[in-house]
Amino acid sequence: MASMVNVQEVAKGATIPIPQQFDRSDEQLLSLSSTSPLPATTPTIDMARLVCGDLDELQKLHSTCKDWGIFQLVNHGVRSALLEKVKDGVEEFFKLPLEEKMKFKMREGEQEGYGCRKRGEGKYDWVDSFNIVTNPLHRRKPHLFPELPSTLRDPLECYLGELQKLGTQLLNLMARALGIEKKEMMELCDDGMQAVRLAYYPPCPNPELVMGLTPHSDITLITFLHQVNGVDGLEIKRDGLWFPLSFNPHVFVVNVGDILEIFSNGAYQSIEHKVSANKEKERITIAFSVNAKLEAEIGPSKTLTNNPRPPLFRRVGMEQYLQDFFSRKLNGKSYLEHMKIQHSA
Ligand SMILES: COc1ccc(-c2cc(=O)c3c(O)c(OC)c(OC)c(O)c3o2)cc1
Ligand SMILES: O=C(O)CCC(=O)C(=O)O
Ligand SMILES: [Fe+2]
Repeated sequence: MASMVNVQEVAKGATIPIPQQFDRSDEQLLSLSSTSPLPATTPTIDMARLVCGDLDELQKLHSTCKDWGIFQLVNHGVRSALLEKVKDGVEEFFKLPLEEKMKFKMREGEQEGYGCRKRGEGKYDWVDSFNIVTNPLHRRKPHLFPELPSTLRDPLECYLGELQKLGTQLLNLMARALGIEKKEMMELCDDGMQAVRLAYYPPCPNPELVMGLTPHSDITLITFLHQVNGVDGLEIKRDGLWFPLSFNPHVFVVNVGDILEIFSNGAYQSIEHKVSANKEKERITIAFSVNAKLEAEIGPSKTLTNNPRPPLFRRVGMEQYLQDFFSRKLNGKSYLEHMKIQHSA
């Protein structure tokens, strides 16, 4: 990323019409999917009930991952004092002067750091993000996580630990619901890759012309999304229509990623999502990726692909999978489509 665009700075002086490099009206016009006038109500999963061994809640988790690929996680047990500290740290980070944030600038050809990337037809999303790989520890870049102000780094470290624990518990429960041995799931994700994305969406004077975030599905096993300042904006695609979602405060929104769709041999569906911009309010989020380990082979679970069920996806090493994902132009769920095996009828 040689010359850098900073949406927060652009937004300070933004008037109508908004700068041309953010104007996505052509793409919006060409899009075949319209937005539902009614918001969708996302299913709610109760972590406390799951942990107690409640089989009805496990069945609800299973059917939600099959039919929706996204849910709100309540009673997750992450202390509100910690969530407050993380919120303060993230808000403080995005308020730093630009030259301070630029110390973390995304470097040419890298996926990590602070910045704003061109998406879609060479246009920018209306968001500044800060992406960091946080596990395995030897993959932490010395100029990123360790250099964060301690008011963000310390609570964030604790928060990552809590979310990794929750993620592992959820994946083990999903394995049970799918009929996969815990050992097979653990071989895939124990000490897996972890990444965090902090996102700042400034208010936009003309929100219908821009995209907060281009449509995509996550490459992950699962992603946790946290709306740090309680402002909505996420939309999901269901049956070809976009649905805006509204979440209760203090929940984590969990979505099924492509690697879980592959591992479950298509039983669970990753969800295509995007973010719309807001005319009045800034929006701050944290996305936390729970991923397979770098040494793992990505492919359908061996348990689920014994005869007569054929594997629906190809197998590839995780490192290769990541490289291929980041080298392609982002277009909805097209990368997952590329992983599919064509079976003749
Ligand atoms: C259009 O905006 C976006 C598209 C994709 C992503 C994104 C999704 C991920 O699942 C993901 C990820 O899991 C990941 O860790 C391996 C990662 O590495 C730093 C990502 O950048 C990443 O990006 C975000 C926004
Ligand atoms: O900020 C959001 O609401 C969504 C973020 C997201 O989809 C991602 O980082 O993958
Ligand atoms: Fe996402």
